[in-house]
Amino acid sequence: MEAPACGVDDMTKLSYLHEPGVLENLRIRYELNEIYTYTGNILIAINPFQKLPHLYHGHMMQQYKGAPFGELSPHVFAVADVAYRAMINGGKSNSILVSGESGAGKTETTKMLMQYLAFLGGRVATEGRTVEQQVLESNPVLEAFGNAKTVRNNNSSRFGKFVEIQFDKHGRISGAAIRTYLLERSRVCQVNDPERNYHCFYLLCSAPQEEVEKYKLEHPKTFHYLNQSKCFDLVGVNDGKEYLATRRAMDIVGISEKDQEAIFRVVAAILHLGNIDFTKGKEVDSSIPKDDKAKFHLKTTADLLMCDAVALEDALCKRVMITPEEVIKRSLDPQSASISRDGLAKTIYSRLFDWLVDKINNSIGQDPNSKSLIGVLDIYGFESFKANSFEQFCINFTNEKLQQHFNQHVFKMEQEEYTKEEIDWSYIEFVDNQDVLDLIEKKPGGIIALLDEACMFPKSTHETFANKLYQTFKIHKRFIKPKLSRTDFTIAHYAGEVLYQSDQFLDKNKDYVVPEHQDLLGTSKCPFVAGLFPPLPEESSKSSKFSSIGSRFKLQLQQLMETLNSTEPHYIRCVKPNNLLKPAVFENVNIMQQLRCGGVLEAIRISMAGYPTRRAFFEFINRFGLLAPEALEGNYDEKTACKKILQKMGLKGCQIGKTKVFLRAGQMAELDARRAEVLSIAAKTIQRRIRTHNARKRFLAMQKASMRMQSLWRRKLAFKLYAHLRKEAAAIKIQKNSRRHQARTSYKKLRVAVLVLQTGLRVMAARNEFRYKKQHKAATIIQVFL
Ligand SMILES: Nc1ncnc2c1ncn2[C@@H]1O[C@H](COP(=O)(O)OP(=O)(O)OP(=O)(O)O)[C@@H](O)[C@H]1O
Repeated sequence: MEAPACGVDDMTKLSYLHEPGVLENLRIRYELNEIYTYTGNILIAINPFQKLPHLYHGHMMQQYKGAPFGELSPHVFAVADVAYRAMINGGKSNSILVSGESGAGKTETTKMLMQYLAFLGGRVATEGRTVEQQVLESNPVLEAFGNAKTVRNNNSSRFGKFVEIQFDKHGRISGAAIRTYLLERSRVCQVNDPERNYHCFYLLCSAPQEEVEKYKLEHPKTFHYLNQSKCFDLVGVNDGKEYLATRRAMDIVGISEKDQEAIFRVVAAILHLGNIDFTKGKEVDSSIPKDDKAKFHLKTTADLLMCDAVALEDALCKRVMITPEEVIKRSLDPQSASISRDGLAKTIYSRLFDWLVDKINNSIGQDPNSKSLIGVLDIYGFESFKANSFEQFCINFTNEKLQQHFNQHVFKMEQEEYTKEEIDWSYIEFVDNQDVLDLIEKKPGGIIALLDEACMFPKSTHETFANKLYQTFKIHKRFIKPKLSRTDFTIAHYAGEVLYQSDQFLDKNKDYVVPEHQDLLGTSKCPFVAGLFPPLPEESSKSSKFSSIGSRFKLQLQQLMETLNSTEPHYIRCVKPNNLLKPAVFENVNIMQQLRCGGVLEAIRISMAGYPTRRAFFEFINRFGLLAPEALEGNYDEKTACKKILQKMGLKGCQIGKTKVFLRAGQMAELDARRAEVLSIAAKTIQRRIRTHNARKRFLAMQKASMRMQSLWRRKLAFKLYAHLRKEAAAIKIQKNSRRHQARTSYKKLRVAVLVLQTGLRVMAARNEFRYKKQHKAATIIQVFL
């Protein structure tokens, strides 16, 4: 509801800390290619499955250098920077724990962390190789031998790794140590379609021609250890080029040319070893190489390992039995011989891998004077498949250990904050997984101890082992016996229940090199091969002959936890957004499951159990001041104002610290609801006023407009009337003048006529008179004369 459209960079800024809120925030950010988000101090990194170079440029490193945590966008560099600063300023070792499921981006994240630490603590390159260069170049070497394509990741690390980077008192990298955990040995001999075996086998098959010929190699499809799957090539990867790059990296790391030659010779030998097929021999239950092809591979393997071919055949096909009376050589049937062959291949490969790690460590060198270090842990996440075996058991055991460490730490940080703010608090309940750890590792009586016990008894089978488990943990609430199975068992891990198949537990737990193999390779003419099989110390060969992978792993984990406990941890949780390994696909359910397994939601839950929402005084007043305006008007200090607001709202259980208000789960929502109510009433008043104002404004405008229209119309009418009147007046005038003119004309005519008439008449009269007068005169004259 409150979240901004582009999400928040720290989940704790969300007013509502719940699963949908967290998921939605991650989704919004992922859409914008913002792959990093904080949850308090934990960094969540969602795999983009596409290159985002702008995130990792040199100038980004420069920007994050020394920047306060949280000031810039969330980033792995920010986490590494905090760890580095904490180490420099506090003089304490730090560790960064990167976890997540396969393909979530742990290895990439680890590489970025190491690059940034090398940037912070690197020296100006002097002659020769620098420590940081060697540390960085150890990655491609280990990847070539410890990574493989799986269905879940094209470059999956099949081992756990803890890199310890040591710093001198000036903060410069002065040494490093790499510890690896539990390499997946079974992959050497068994690959499922469409996965691949370890990269190094394919790289060697694509090496320059003279090397391929030297080791008598051919296309990977001709080797049994590679052709169980039809996948030989990786899209976008050129194995030939990778081979040369690995050789270069080996040079930088400090592996001599001679050792490199021996390493790849052993790799080739393993491939040939896998092709030695067996068939029944002449004697009962005996075996011999199947055909000429098998003999050729036997001979080549022996040549490459520099041992005797007959001795190799004997070591694969026969066992020496020592009885009190005599030493008997017993033959193995073809199936057992194949198992013996695969056992040898796995042993050689895992010893080769361990040798590489040792060599890298020796070559980089440790700094005995280093006071502080930064450890980076890149370890497999919780796994639960359809079929779960010993590997998943160990991986999930690791995750239980790390989860306990994580819980304790997150929990501790939370309590530290309360103490710093001097608020009253009581212990927060959180799910402690100690009971699962006891179930697995307790001595005696834990699953690992029972497994070791079973491995020591020659007559044990997985059935007897499973039965022992069922009896021992009948009422354990974390152990479940499935109804329909006689050998499977379920453990209720913190991240969910996992059903394990116990079939191969015994075999996989045995860390036992067959003495025949040990004798054969220990006496190889090649010092490198012989070095992989050093003679066993006298006493160990007698008394504690038995050693198990499980117990060794348990010990390794114990040491790792001790190291981690002595450091200040930082957590990065990698999340795989989809199983298609494609960019921009965000699978809600899948991600939610990972967040649960990664403890992110548990961290949120822990914080919910305490005071999950906290706000600095000014922020609190800014947001909730409107609930108690009198608290703002009264000129109180911030703390008192906050108190007054809380009092007025009647909230119980919340606390006021030195700089922050601490609210219980749900109280923020309650305050928000009240705030929304006040805001809604205010909004309604404002709306009402505005509507009135708008209506009045509209009315006035209409009134004014209509008056203007009316006046215009009236004017127009007046104009019209006036024009009419003017026309009328003009017409009358015209009529008048015309009538006058007519009258005048007719008058004039009449007058003229009258005058003419008068004149005529007068003329007549005058004439008449004149004539009378003339007559009179004439009469007179006449008369006169007369
Ligand atoms: N930050 C990133 N930017 C770009 N691509 C990445 C990033 N992180 C991971 N990827 C891609 O995801 C792939 C898988 O990542 P990565 O190998 O680191 O996973 P992982 O968690 O170490 O898996 P596994 O446990 O199987 O080793 C990488 O090969 C790379 O293509």
